[in-house]
Amino acid sequence: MSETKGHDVTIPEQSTSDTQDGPILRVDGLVKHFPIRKGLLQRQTGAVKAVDGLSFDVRKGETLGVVGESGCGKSTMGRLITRLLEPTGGKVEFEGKDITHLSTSGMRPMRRDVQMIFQDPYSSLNPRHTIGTIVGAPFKLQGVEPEGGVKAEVQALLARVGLSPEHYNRYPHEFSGGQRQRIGIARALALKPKLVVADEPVSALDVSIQAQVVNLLDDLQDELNLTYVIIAHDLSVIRHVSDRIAVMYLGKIVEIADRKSLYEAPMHPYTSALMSAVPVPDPRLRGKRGRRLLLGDVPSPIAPPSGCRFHTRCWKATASCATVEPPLVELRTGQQVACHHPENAEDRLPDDPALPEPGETITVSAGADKPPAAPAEEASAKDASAKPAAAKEAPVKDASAKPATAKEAPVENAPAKTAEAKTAEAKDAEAKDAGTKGAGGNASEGSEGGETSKG
Ligand SMILES: Nc1ncnc2c1ncn2[C@@H]1O[C@H](COP(=O)(O)OP(=O)(O)OP(=O)(O)O)[C@@H](O)[C@H]1O
Repeated sequence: MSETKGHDVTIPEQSTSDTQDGPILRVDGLVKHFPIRKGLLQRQTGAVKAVDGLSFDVRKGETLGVVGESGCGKSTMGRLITRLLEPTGGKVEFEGKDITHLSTSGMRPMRRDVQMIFQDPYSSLNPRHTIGTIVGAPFKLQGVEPEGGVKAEVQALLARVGLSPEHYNRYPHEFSGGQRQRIGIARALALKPKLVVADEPVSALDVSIQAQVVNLLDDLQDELNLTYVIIAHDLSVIRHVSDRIAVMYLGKIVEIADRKSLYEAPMHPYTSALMSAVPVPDPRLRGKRGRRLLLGDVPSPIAPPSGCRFHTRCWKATASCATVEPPLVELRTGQQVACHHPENAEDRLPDDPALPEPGETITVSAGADKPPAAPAEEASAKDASAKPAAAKEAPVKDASAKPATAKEAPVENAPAKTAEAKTAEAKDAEAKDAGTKGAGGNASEGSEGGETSKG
C-alpha cells in the first residue's frame, strides 16, 4: 500500500504504531563519554563528557527544539537518539521499544522511522553520486520498491522539496547550499519517517534561504505528520519552529518547557541569558528589555564544574550551587528546571550563602538607548548585605562607582526596588559622569558596562 501526498509524492506506508498516545521517543539518563587516550598503549586518561544524563520525552507530532552554546553536546545527543552513536549509558526508547543497544542490523527496520538531516549540506552529500542516487539510496538500502518505481518517486520527492525533477541526473556541486539542504531533506523523507532529527538544518545557509528551508520543514511536518527534534543555536529559528524547547548546558538539560513559557518566563538563569540575547524585531520595544551577556566560554566537558555546571558563570550562584547538583524538576506545569535559584519562581535555597569567590562571569545591560529598566535583581530579591561586596559584578569602567552589593544589573520584570537597591542606584548615579548617565543601562551597568564587558 502507498499513499499520495502533495506534488504527487508517493510514499510507502509505514507500520502503524499502537503507542500513538505515548511519547514517540523517550530518553532516560542518556550518557555519552568520549574516551581520551594517550601514549603508546592508548590508555584512557580521561573522557569528554559530551552528554551526561539527559532525560526527556518527545511527543508524537511535536517539534522539540534543542538549544545551547557550541560544544554543549547537542549534536552528540542527536546522534545518540538516532543511534548513529553508541551511548555510554542510559536508555533510548522509540515507540516504546528499547533501541539503546540495537545492532546495525537490529536498527535497520528502525532507520525507516528515524532519520537525520545534517548541518552541512556540502559534506553530507556524496559528490560522486547523482541526486537521483542520493535521494533514492534509502529505497535501495531498505529494499523498498515504491509504486511507479524509484526514479518517479525520487522525482516527486525533489518536486516536493522545491527542486526540479530534471535535477535527477545532476551532481551535488551543481547546487547551491539551500538546494543541497533540500536534497538532504528529500533523502531524509524518502521513506516517510516518523521522527526526523535535524542538526542545525539551516545554520550553513544564507538568512533568506534559511526562512525557505524552515518553512519547508514546517509544511512537510503538517503534510506528513512528522515529529521533529531540531537542534540549533539560533534562538530565532528555534522559536519559530518549536513547540517545546530543551536548553542544554555542558551535556545536561537545564530547562525544558513549552515555547511560550520559555520565552516569556524563563526560569534557569542560563535560559534567561540566552533569551535576552534574542534580537527584538519591534523597534519600539528595542532597548526596553534588560540584556544579560554571558561572558567567558563554556567550561571544558572533560572536567565540568562540580554541583551546578553553570555556577561558574552564574550571577546567582551560592555555596550549594558549587557542590549540589540541582535536579531537573517541574516548577510550573510543563516547565522543568534544574536550578537552586530559579528566576520567575520561588528561590529553592533562599538562605544559602553566596559563594565567597567572586565569579566575574556575567554582565547585564539594558538597551543602549533607554533609561534604566529596573533595579538590580539580586539586590531586590535577596538580602544583598549577605553577599560579598561587589561579588560577581559585571566589569565596568569605573568599578568604584558600582554599588557594593549588587551582583547584577537591572533586568526586565525585576521585582520592586528595595531600599538597598535604591540606595545603591542613587550612589551609582552620582558616581557616574554625565556622559554615562542616560546613555542607557542603569546605575551599575548600562551600555558602557556592556561595551566594557565585551572588551
Ligand atoms: N567523536 C568525538 N570524540 C571526542 N570528543 C567529541 C566527539 N564528538 C564530540 N566531541 C566533544 O563533545 C562535546 C560536545 O560536542 P557536540 O558536537 O555534541 O556539541 P554541540 O553542542 O553540537 O556543538 P556545536 O553546536 O558546535 O556543533 C565537545 O566538547 C566535542 O569536542
